[in-house]
Amino acid sequence: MTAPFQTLDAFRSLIAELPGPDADALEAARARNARLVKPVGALGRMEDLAIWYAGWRGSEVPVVDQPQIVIFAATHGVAERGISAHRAAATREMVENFALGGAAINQLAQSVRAMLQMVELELDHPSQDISAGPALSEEDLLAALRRGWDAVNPHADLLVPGDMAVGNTTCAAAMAAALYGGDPARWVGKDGAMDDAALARKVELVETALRQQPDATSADPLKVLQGLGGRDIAAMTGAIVAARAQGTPVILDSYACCAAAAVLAALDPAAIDHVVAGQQGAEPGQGLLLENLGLEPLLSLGLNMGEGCGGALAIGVIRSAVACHAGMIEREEVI
Ligand SMILES: O=C(O)c1ccc[n+]([C@@H]2O[C@H](COP(=O)([O-])O)[C@@H](O)[C@H]2O)c1
Ligand SMILES: Cc1cc2nc[nH]c2cc1C
Repeated sequence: MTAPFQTLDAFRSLIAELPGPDADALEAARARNARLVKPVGALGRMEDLAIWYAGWRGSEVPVVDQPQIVIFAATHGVAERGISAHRAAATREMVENFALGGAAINQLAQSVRAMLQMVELELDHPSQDISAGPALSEEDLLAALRRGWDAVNPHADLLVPGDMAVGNTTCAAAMAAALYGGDPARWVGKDGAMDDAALARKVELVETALRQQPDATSADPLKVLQGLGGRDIAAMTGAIVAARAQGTPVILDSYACCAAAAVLAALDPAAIDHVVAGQQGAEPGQGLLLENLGLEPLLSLGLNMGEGCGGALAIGVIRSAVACHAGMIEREEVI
């Protein structure tokens, strides 16, 4: 679907007018759930998920048939600043792996029967180091939002926005600090293998970025995205909104993906009503971000990953919830 906005103001207006869930489908799904052969509430959050999914799909008894995972690959200026356990070149290497089918996400996509696409976002043009100035120009932000929107398959009935972009947990931490405040160090994590010196550099870089960019404050969430984010995070933001516009529920995955959702929630809390948190990963800031967004993760498997992996796993949970809702018989059918 081609992005229906040519300016950031048009993108803002679109967010103010997003469609809600189908009230009739929601009501019918709730009623059906109450009739199924089980004690009411016995399937816990699985019941809520099935009803939520039914509302967004506009059907009392929906199916999860064509889930889509999109990996947005981008390069970040901060990746050269010693704030990651990974070399900046790992982004390109992983892009090749995705294409060869050898990465974790390839296996997970296959095992949950999801479409998998990869979108390379100007890998030769890293976003600016956020401690030096805005990550993206307005033009680049708009272009990345549009790329994200265009990546969403019109037939997808569930979307996982994934990311491959060394350095993006630093950007996600800076965005979270700008949106929610508090000591920047609270938002910064070690991404597994980082040593203490790298962690200290990462905290300092986030502090410098927030000082250097007074414009990138929570007063304007799109300025937070432009100043402290990057192409992958902007593309995920566009994809989440595109999914909403076509009635496709979204599963959040990584810290960066949650930061994209946080930008939308700051613009309008209802803008992420079609979203669930697929997982809590190992980055403590991501858990904090989910708490601030009021989202309870479906899974907590200690992933330190990105790529859409946690979201992919959560497809199985939602598909199972929806399958119970559709396949179970109603009490009066019991003989
Ligand atoms: O979001 C997370 O929980 C997460 C934790 C560890 C690593 N990642 C992935 O690793 C990359 C970012 O890590 P870093 O340390 O370079 O900021 C990026 O490609 C993410 O998809 C993501
Ligand atoms: C270094 C590295 C970083 C990653 N980030 C997400 N997947 C990844 C895979 C590798 C190998």
